Amino acid sequence: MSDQARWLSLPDALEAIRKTVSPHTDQVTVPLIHALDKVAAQQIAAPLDVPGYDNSAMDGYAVIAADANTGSTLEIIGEALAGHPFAGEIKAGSCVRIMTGAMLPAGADAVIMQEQTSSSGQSIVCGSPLIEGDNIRLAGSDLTAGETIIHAGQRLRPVDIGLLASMGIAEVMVNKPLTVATFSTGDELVPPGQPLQSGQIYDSNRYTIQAMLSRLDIDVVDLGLVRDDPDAIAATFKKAMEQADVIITSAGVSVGDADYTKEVMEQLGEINFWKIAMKPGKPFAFGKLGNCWFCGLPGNPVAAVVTLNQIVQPLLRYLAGENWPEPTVYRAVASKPMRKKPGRADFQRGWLEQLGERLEASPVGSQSSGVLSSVANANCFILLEQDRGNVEAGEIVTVLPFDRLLQ
Ligand SMILES: Nc1nc2c(c(=O)[nH]1)N[C@H]1C(S)=C(S)[C@@H](COP(=O)(O)OP(=O)(O)OC[C@H]3O[C@@H](n4cnc5c(N)ncnc54)[C@H](O)[C@@H]3O)O[C@H]1N2
Ligand code: MOO
Repeated sequence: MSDQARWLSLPDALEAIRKTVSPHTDQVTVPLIHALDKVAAQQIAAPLDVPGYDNSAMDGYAVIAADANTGSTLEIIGEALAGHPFAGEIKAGSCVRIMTGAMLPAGADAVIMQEQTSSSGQSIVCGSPLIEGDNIRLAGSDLTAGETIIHAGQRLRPVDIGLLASMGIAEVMVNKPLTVATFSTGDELVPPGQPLQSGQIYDSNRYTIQAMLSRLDIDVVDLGLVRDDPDAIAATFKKAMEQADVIITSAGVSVGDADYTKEVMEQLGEINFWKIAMKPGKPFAFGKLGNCWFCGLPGNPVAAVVTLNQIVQPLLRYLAGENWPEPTVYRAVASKPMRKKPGRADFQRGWLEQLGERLEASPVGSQSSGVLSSVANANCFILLEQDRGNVEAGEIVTVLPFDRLLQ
């Protein structure tokens, strides 16, 4: 079998991960304000109607609609402010001064906006006709008690926090965050902040990886920079497996003389699969070490970004109890030709924009997997499918807009 015939397609690799891993089930209750970005452990139903009572959508006067014809004069018999309801009842010929959010007084069935009235002392003259229900927010018109507002496995967004607050819910049961240990390998690497000697480069992958993980409510254990030394790599793996649910390494997964990461993993644990028909990212390795999942990212910086984004992200989200995430996909017109050989799915760094009626995608900069600035200058991946060949300008292409990990 040729080497290429052994490469897994990306969809097969994702399916293999989905079938192999089981979501973690440890849960914890957290105060609402700390629940952002965490995964809801339970379905939550609205405990009450929102709004809880009929109230005014405008500053004006609560009236009986049939009584408030253009030119009618209505006596002001009291006022209703938010938090200070009017205790009496509106009868024909009367109205109540009312502010936005205040409870609708008994008897009223509409609110006339202040700007559509003229007031003279204790009465108003209506300036435009009304119908029943005008400018009123009915009880339960936002949410009704019993309605599902949060699904189990949903990652909580800012507005979900607000929604829960609007229900009076102060604590949420969420899945515990995953712990991910990460380290870089490579004798050429130097941490930022130190001077470079000839032949050295800065370790950027460990920083990119941690920054991307920070978008997923993950407890990160930074195990630093490890030399191209199998013993040092093995010792770091052992340290990682004691504390992490997932180990993410950078580099050492190809076939070079100093590529030890995968080799050491094979000795200490198991490799489930290695090499994926994708570009960049081909030498990505996935395996297990004790109870810890192992993701070996290729060292080339763009390959590390793409594999973390496309393969490790769904794994982490699924493990954390989230529903298996499906990427947002657009179809756009290619603005330029793109060179591509069938055999690997190609994640070209691109720019997606709306030009009049047309959604257009253009590759940006160098497509070499060492050129990290190509990701910095892009807002999407243009995904050229595995079996696809060259793309001509004007052809339709699949576009994956950058998600929360890349924005
Ligand atoms: N004969 C072959 N050579 C290579 C193959 C192959 O199939 N046959 N695959 C190529 C592909 S594709 C990739 S991607 C790389 C992956 O290599 P490794 O994962 O073993 O990583 P290294 O060789 O150590 O490094 C590759 C490249 O990335 C730079 N690097 C590494 N770590 C970092 C870091 N933390 N921050 C920034 N840059 C980093 C490193 O200096 C190298 O330039 O292998 C190809 N070769
Ligand atoms: O993953 Mo490698 O990028 O294809 O250079």
